[in-house]
Amino acid sequence: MQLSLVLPPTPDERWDKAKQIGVENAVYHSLELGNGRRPSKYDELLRIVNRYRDHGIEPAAFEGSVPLTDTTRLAKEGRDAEIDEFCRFLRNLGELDVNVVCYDWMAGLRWARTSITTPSRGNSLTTSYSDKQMRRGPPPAVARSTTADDLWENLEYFLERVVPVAEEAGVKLGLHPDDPPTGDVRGMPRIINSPEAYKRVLNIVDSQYNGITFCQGNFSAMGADIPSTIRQFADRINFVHFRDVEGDPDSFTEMWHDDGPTDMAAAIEAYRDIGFDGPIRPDHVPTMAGEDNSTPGYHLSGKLFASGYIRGLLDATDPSADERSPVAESK
Ligand SMILES: O=C(O)[C@@H](O)[C@@H](O)[C@H](O)[C@H](O)CO
Repeated sequence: MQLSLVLPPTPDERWDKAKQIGVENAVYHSLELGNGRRPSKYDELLRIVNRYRDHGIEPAAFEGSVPLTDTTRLAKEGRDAEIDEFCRFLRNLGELDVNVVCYDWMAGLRWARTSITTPSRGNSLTTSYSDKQMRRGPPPAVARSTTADDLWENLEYFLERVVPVAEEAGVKLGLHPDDPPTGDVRGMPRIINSPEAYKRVLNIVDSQYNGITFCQGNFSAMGADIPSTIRQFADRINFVHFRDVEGDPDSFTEMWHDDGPTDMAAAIEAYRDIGFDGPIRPDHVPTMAGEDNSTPGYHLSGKLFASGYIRGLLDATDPSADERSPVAESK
């Protein structure tokens, strides 16, 4: 598995600290860390990719900040041009040997939380969601004219055109779950909110390139059993977001990686069993002392902690470890 971190597109101490803890893979996600750009042209991507590589960091995935907007999700005018651009983006990434792209089908509103200052361990800050509070706010304008069927139809249209190009380019797609995985957010329908929904997605085009970003926290909020769901989707998992929440889709709190309800070791064992060798990154870490909470879920200290935690679980479940272990040798 490629232990990865969302790192900004330009170098700063986060790049150095990632390398110091032995993480050598980056996820480009400029909507969270960076200038919010959605590059698609070869030369622009070349610069980003080379900047990481020149610093000894391998860009393992492009996520979120990809050239896909509500124009495509809601089939607005310009959709075909945007899909063409997305296809060019995939081809360009393929030329640059970047092999994973994470996208989502959340129209109208991106991932939503009602608090970004929920107190957690030692007064760290985490995020939480209350559907009751969320509903009291105004619905997005497009909510009235969009149905779940529309979203499915538009997703089918997109996948039928894009997956063959992804195959040719050698770039695996991972659809991120709707976050929160509810039926609607403020009246805006959401469709990627259950394991059944994923079965439907995977059947639209039956290809490993039409896969899943297994965002564990969302699957846990869905009430899915994490290890068996990982085994169920097996080789269709193309990217892992390692995180955990406590609660259900209507009311949940983001947890420290070692303190949530999910058996995280069993999850790692399941990824090993299915032979997953793609990128895995910690997601939604608590904000720690000294951090300004300007990028909730994406500050560095919690990510360093989570990376060490994941590394420990990876080492503890490494099938070749027995041979290396001094205890085994002395037996
Ligand atoms: O996990 C989440 O929902 C967020 O952190 C997003 O940044 C998400 O990764 C992207 O929107 C997926 O495209």
